[in-house]
Amino acid sequence: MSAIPPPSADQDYKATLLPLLMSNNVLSFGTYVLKSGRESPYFFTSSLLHTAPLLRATSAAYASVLSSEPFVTTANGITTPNFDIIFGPAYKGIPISAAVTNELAVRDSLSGSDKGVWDNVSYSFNRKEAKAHGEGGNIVGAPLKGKRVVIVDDVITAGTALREAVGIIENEGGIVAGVVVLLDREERVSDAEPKSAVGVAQRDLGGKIPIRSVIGLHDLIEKLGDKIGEGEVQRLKDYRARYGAE
Ligand SMILES: O=P(O)(O)OC[C@H]1O[C@H](OP(=O)(O)OP(=O)(O)O)[C@H](O)[C@@H]1O
Ligand SMILES: O=C(O)c1cc(=O)[nH]c(=O)[nH]1
Repeated sequence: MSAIPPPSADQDYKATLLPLLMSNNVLSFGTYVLKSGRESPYFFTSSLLHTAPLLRATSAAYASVLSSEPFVTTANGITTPNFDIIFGPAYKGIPISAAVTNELAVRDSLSGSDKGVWDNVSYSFNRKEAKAHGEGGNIVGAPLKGKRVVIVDDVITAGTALREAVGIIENEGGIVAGVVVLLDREERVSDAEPKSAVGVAQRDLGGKIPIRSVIGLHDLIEKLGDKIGEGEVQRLKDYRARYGAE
């Protein structure tokens, strides 16, 4: 475990986040089998983001994206979120949704510009198995009906988790208003679909919904040469040549 710096400023969150993720093995290099069945030379293990400093550092990155246009509109010095709910797909999206909802409000109050702009933003997530007793259902947190919902997740590969999340939100009567992931693996969806999952989602959601990632596979290839060595970078390039999106 390495020392963890405090959440970084907006401008450099990407530069500080990559080494932090690597030194805590959240981002690791080896041979891993993905949900899609592909064999990958790297893996992002967001379940290791279980300490407060790591959670804050990553939440700060999501919050930087979510507090910028087009996720907000700023007019006459007043910022207004263009969404009502931060939705984290089960399981690994769950802590992200709660941490980011908190982070947005906390950093606003720390910066002295607390105008309560985030007070009406809630989090919500799904259960993987519907609950048949008590309050029932499969949504925990804010009800989605009629609300503008931003999806937050750790990783996007083939987009299966994103498609499921969109289905859940629409089924509950919510309106998908955007997507933010920490890592876009920038892979083709399938042999038959050369677009990336983000590209397909952009197309399927009508092209007007903001979909953003903090880090992409290209960042690993461009920025990690001196940390992981040329051999590992070459494995990433080979993987991209085989599975990369068009
Ligand atoms: O774009 P995709 O091909 O769907 O792959 C990425 C998704 O897969 C993983 O979650 P998983 O579905 O394994 O569920 P979990 O959060 O319960 O671990 C990961 O956390 C992403 O949500
Ligand atoms: O595609 C996946 O299954 C996947 C990739 C990755 O880097 N991390 C993860 O949790 N899942």
